[in-house]
Amino acid sequence: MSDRPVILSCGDPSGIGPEIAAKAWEALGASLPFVWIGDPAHLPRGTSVREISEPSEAMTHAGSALPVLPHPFEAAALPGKPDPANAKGVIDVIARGVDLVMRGEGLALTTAPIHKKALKDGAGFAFPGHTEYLAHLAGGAKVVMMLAAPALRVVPATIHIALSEVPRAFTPAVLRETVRITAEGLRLDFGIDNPRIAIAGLNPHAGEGGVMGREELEWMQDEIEALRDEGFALSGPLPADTMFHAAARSRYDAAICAYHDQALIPIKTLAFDEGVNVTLGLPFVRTSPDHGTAYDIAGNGRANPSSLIAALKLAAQMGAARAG
Ligand SMILES: NC(=O)c1ccc[n+]([C@@H]2O[C@H](COP(=O)([O-])OP(=O)(O)OC[C@H]3O[C@@H](n4cnc5c(N)ncnc54)[C@H](O)[C@@H]3O)[C@@H](O)[C@H]2O)c1
Ligand SMILES: N[C@H](C(=O)O)[C@H](O)COP(=O)(O)O
Repeated sequence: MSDRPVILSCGDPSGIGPEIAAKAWEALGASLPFVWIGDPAHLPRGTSVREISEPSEAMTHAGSALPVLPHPFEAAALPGKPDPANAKGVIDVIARGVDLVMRGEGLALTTAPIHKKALKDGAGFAFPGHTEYLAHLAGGAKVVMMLAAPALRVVPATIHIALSEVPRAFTPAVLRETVRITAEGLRLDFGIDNPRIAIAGLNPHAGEGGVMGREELEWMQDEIEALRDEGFALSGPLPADTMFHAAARSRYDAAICAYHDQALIPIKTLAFDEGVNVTLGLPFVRTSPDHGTAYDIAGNGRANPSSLIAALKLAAQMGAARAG
């Protein structure tokens, strides 16, 4: 076990973040010490809490209570009803978590879900999600979003943009950088020395020879060929609809897709309870559960902590591997 805890940001306190943090601590205890940053008043009543002032104290207390670095918020947390007054606190907690891992006080960062629109409306949050905000906090790092589960790893080459913008945003340079960062992440964080990467076409049937779209013919094939010449083990452009069945999945270590839903629908369908969102390309490890704030069930005790537990475990494993 490492000598440092994983840092867990509270996420949206009106979502399921606080209750799944408490459940994750009950499940993991001292076996995987983590520290929750947030307002203790937002945790479910009855949660056994130990307020600490340094992350290292979590190593001593995680067996008996949930270690908490207190971060007072402006308002109480009403389940399912985000208070705009709390938006700044949510954003600041993420930044505080990044600061702790950048300074080496935390082994890795796991983030609980945020509600992007609530943050934009409440505090003018200028980023579409954690991924882009973390890249900014890390000094403009080039990053990619990977969702990982035992059955599948996927990477959307374009992330939080409108579908109508995808054909313009999905360029040879974006594909090239996504391949590079994905391959490096698979080596560094997943221990796969010569990763096999499948690339989905943009269009139905990967364009069907140009009759259903031309991006595959006009640039994707050439770019993939050039990347193969550089040593990357790539297949594609593949028709996206037939690259996620079991036999197809056995032929690659990660699938790069052109846009968000092309990548995230298969993994959330196959592995919603165990999928983990990983940001590759940062100077620190960041994971997150694969689900959102789930306002519809917040506060009623039904939230499943398994994806958060998988995210904490993966963060600890990657953090320990990077620490050597
Ligand atoms: N890592 C993140 O910060 C993250 C990830 C995904 C979505 N989001 C955000 O969350 C908000 C809500 O998104 P959404 O409604 O599309 O997706 P969601 O994942 O919040 O909810 C989708 C459905 O799954 C259920 N669900 C989700 N997590 C669950 C859990 N742990 N246990 C049991 N049921 C669960 C919900 O009740 C809901 O019916 C959006 O603002 C979105 O941007 C954030
Ligand atoms: N696109 C992610 C998903 O749908 O699961 C989610 O919005 C999280 O993104 P960030 O980690 O960038 O917040």
